[in-house]
Amino acid sequence: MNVVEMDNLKKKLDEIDIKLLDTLNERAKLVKEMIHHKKLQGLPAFDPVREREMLNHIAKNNQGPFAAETLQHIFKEIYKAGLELGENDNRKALLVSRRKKAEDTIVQVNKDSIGDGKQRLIAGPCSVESYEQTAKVAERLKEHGLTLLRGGAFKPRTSPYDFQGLGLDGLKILKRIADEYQLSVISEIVSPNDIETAEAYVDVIQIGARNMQNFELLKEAGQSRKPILLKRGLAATIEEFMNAAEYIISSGNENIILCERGIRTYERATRNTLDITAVPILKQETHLPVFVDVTHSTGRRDLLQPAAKAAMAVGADGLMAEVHPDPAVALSDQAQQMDLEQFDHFVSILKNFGLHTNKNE
Ligand SMILES: O=C(O)C(=O)C[C@]1(C(=O)O)C=C[C@@H](O)C=C1
Repeated sequence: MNVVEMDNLKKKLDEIDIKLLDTLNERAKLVKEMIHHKKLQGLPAFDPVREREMLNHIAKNNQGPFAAETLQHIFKEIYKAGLELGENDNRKALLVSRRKKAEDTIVQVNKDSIGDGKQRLIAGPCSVESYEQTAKVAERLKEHGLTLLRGGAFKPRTSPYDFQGLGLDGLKILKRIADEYQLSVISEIVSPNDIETAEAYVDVIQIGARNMQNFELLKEAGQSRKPILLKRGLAATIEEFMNAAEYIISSGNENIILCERGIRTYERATRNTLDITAVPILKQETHLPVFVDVTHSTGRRDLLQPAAKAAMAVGADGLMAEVHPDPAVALSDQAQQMDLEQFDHFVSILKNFGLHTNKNE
């Protein structure tokens, strides 16, 4: 075969490819329509009996040179791709998705516009243990020009014998400190019954990793007037995380901050594995601000700074980190909280990296 003949053959193949392409897309449109109607009627999209009949039909009509099994394999992939088209459409249509709302959601927390492009830090002790302990941290935040204080009052602990938090008294301490130091406070709520009470004391309600799929809590948070910081579950996929946020938004509350906090993997060098690419994925797929909790994702003080830099580099809207005046005597998370000096160092390094504070406004 000479070069010209070869070129002609290539041209024919190109033409056939375009025909196949058009046919596949034409087919996909019909499948989408079919799946849409199946869903409206409450029927499952996947129909194995019908697929078996269709594959038999392909084999019966095959005149070669392809073997029937080869063609059946190709057609099975086509059916599968059609089903995935239906699934993707479903996900893209979520209220938290960019498809529904292209522009970034900005969550207003007093004077802070979370998600406005400035990278902020939420810091504070793991647990509120006393007024004095939390006030010491608040004072340091204030000195640095930081405005967002975290502190746990209701503590979901792995062991029922570990410190469970001060509960309502803890929230009262946070409120007092917020007023005295003009800070916004963030605290975790674990029961739907406490959401309304919490509104009087905190500026942002946190839903923790262990409760990411506590659907009753998510629905109640959706009815709250307060912004919600939703942490990713320890073994949750990004899709499950987005669906958890969807529970909140579909119940009426659009003020959601997503927080990646590491996922459980086989790796034991860190407490959890920081899924750093979750940040740009969530930024692309949703319109919500995304934070990274560097304390829980690493569980190691020596890794807080590199993890924070990585989070800022991939476009996180902010960070969360734990700091305690005397971590050695802390009632929770002794190994991972920074002391005040370490915190000073952490903040000054990150300020050079672009961290926003009132002092560099
Ligand atoms: O024929 C149907 O019932 C369809 O929904 C279409 C279709 C297909 O791609 O052909 C899609 C999914 C089903 O599992 C079987 C067939």
